Amino acid sequence: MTVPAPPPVIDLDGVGFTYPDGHRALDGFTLAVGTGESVAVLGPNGSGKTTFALHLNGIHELQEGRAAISGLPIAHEHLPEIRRRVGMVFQDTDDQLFMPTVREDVAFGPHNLGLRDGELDVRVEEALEKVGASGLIDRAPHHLSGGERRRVALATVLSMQPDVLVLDEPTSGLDPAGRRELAGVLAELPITKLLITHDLPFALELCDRAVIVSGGRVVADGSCVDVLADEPLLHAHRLELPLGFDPRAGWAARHTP
Ligand SMILES: Nc1ncnc2c1ncn2[C@@H]1O[C@H](COP(=O)(O)OP(=O)(O)OP(=O)(O)O)[C@@H](O)[C@H]1O
Repeated sequence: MTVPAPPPVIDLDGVGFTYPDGHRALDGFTLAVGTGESVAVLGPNGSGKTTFALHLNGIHELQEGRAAISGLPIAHEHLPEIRRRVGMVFQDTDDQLFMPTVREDVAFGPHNLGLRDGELDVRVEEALEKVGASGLIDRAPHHLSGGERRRVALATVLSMQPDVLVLDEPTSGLDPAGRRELAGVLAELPITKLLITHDLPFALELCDRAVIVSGGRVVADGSCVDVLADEPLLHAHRLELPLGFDPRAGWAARHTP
C-alpha cells in the first residue's frame, strides 16, 4: 500500500481578489509549495505579492478560487489554526513588537495558545535562541537596532511553531552586516519559507525556487538560479540584479571580494 503524499503546505488555486474600490489585485493566482521548500516571490511593485501574502493567514478573505494550508481551507472558521500554522513576518517590525520587553513579545502568541509557566519559558527561550537573540530577552524592543528588532520579530513568530514562514521584504532597512546575519539565521531554520522580496541576491542565497508575480498571477516558476539568470524575463518584469552579479557563479565566487 502506498502512503498518500502530504498536501502542499501552501495550496492556492485560481485565487481572485478585488479591493473595495474595484481594483483587481489577484486574478487566477495559483501556487503550491511543498514541505521544506524555500520559495522567493518576486515581481514589480503593485503586482499582487502582498495581497497574496495577506490571504495566507486570512487577513484578506477569499473571494474566488481555493486556498488551503497543509490541507486546511483558509476559511473564517479555521482562522485561529491557520494563524498558528502561518507565521507572517511583516516589513514593519512595529506591527509585531508592542510589549514592554522582548520576553513578553515572544511569549504573547504561545500565551494566547494557553501555554504557561515553565512550558512558556522554554518556548520563548528556544525561539530567541534560534534567531541568536537570547541576550536580548529582557531588553525593551523599542530600544533595539533595526537588525535586532527584525530577529526578535522573527522569534515572536517562531514561538508559535508555524508550518510555514512568510517574510515580506525582510531585508528592508538592514545594513550589509544585518542582512548577512539574517540570511544566516533564516538558512538555519528547517521550515518551509516564502520570501517576498525585491532583493534578488538575498533571494538567491536563501531560496531554491523562485516565482514571478505579475498582474496578480504567477507568470514564471523555476529554480531560483534559472529564473535569475533569465535576463529577458527579469527585464520584462522590472527586476534587476546588481551590476556584475552572476547568479550562476557559485556561492564562494559571489562572496569573494
Ligand atoms: N487597500 C487597497 N485598496 C485598493 N487597492 C489596493 C489596496 N492595496 C493594494 N492595492 C492595489 O493592489 C495591487 C497589488 O498591490 P500589492 O500591495 O499586493 O502589490 P505588491 O506586489 O506587494 O507591491 P510592492 O512590491 O510595491 O509591495 C496594486 O495595484 C495596489 O495599488
